[in-house]
Amino acid sequence: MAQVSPSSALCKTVQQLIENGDELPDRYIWSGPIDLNVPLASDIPVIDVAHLSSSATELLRLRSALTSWGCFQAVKHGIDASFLDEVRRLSTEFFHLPITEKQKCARQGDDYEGYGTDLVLFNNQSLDWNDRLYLQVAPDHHHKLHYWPLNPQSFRKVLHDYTAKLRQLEEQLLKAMEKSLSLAEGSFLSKFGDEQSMFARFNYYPPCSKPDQVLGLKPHADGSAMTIVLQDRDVLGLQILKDSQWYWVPTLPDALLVNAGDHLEIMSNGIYRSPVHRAVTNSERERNSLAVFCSPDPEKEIEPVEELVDEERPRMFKTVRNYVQTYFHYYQQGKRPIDAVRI
Ligand SMILES: O=C(O)CCC(=O)C(=O)O
Ligand SMILES: [Fe+2]
Repeated sequence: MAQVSPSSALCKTVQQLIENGDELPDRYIWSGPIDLNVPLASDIPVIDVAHLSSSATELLRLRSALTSWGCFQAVKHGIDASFLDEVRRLSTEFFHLPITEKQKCARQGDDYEGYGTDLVLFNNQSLDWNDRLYLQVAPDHHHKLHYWPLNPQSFRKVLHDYTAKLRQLEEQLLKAMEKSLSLAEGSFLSKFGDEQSMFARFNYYPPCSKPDQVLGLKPHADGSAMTIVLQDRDVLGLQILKDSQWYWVPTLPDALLVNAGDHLEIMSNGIYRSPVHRAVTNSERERNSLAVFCSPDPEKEIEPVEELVDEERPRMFKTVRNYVQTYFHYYQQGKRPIDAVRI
């Protein structure tokens, strides 16, 4: 596919297409089938985070979740349900502001951060039915505050507090993941470095007249180490692929969905899987989600932990560095970056 510079092809947001009453542009039509009539993944494990440090059973359940689905629903994660609702409310409020207001945070030049629509990197790439606000939230000195909304007024403060809470949760979960594989403490965490990054992606999926032909987000696995997703309270939209079958991911209003990302698959030498997932659209209802991608310092070298490599399970991945940077190029072509680093 011929590559284009992201800045040369900024298009109308999906919301603008709808407001203008435009015909659905062909570029949004997905080439493959989109099955909306798939089973509910009702057995994705619900993990009690508060018990992970003391309960061997809960650790086993975590291990089983990450080897089978590559994700779990985290409950008792230490974040109040009312605070989660506040984060959802501010996110919806932002996307409902007039376009002139949202454009104050618009992506500039060939930056990936800011408010905008799907990135156009290739001429024939199909587009996602998704407007988003993408912000680096950690480390603090990487904040590009000109992209951070001042409206709604409490947006910045709430995002800051939410990030701090997720950071604690991430650490707790990484420790539990190490333990669940009988690894020494720090086997994963020490690889992240002081400059470990977190990016927040506020996803807004307006209703779409052709949900059987248009995707909210193309199939992908996340390039992070783990992604913590605050799903819409009640609108289903996320599907996950397991053994070549798509499933709906249930919504549990007070839970956070934790997805393993490619870095975790690499560090665990393929024991934990970074699941392929996609977002579909809904003809009646809009949907919001907030995905926070937690990744190691991009300058750190990441590779399979030695203890997980042996004759029976030879090393499966090369050493990677700056992995997230190449991510979008693969994503927009419908390819998986992890396939490029497989041995
Ligand atoms: O909308 C969702 O629930 C998932 C979003 C997602 O997969 C992503 O932003 O990478
Ligand atoms: Fe994702």
